Amino acid sequence: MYKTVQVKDIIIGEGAPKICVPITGETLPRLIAEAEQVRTLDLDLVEWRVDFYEHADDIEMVKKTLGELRAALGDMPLLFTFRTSEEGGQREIMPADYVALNQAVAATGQVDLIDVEWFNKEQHVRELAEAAQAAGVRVILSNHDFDKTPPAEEIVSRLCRAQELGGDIVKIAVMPNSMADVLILLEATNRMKEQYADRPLITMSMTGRGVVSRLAGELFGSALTFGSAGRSSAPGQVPVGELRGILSLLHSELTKG
Ligand SMILES: O=C1C[C@@](O)(C(=O)O)C[C@@H](O)[C@@H]1O
Repeated sequence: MYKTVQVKDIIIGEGAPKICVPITGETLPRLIAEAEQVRTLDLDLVEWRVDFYEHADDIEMVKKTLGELRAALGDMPLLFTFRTSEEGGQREIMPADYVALNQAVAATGQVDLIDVEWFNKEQHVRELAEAAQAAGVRVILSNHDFDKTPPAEEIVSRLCRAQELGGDIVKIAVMPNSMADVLILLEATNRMKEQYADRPLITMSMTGRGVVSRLAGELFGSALTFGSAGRSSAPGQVPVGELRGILSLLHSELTKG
């Protein structure tokens, strides 16, 4: 049984893909300015990419800034992500600190979702996911390959593993080195959605080459797409102002049959 994920009044896994916009400020004033800007845009969720933040290694500072960010964002659904440099992010972190940071943030009740990297780090993932879920926070289990696109079987098997590990949503981002790689990602997404997915999945092929994967998620099975407002957090993100129109067009054509 496929189970959608409701975050506030957004239902992920139903209808057109939801739009998530990352904010990437290094300082509190930058973050607040970005929060105020994104509030004016047509989007569904905001992602705080805390690895860009200057005090990301200080849990107390992160919690304080999160409080201010939450106030600036109002009711908008918020995803908290520390992206490690191993998976394309801005900084390194010790596994124990990663778990402690995510656990502390989930316990504040001020985020709606957290992103947890699981690949090669399975040991603490279940524990972290369960603690977050017990605090009412949804968990995206994610994996990123910034060098290549693994074969479709491998992509599907990683997404299945992330389901087994207990994510509410499972995600993979891969790098295409050819258009054939983009097709591999789309094929894997479609196969996952049709045969194995019991919860929403998010997939993307990065850079301009992979852009179709950020637009056509509803056709192939990806439930959410990251759009940019200002600085993008990964290559290939489409400006958010243009995204909704494209997603809506594809949705209406698809539902016409
Ligand atoms: O994992 C993802 C997806 C992403 O890497 C992208 O390719 O859009 C952007 C990140 O901010 C986010 O955490």
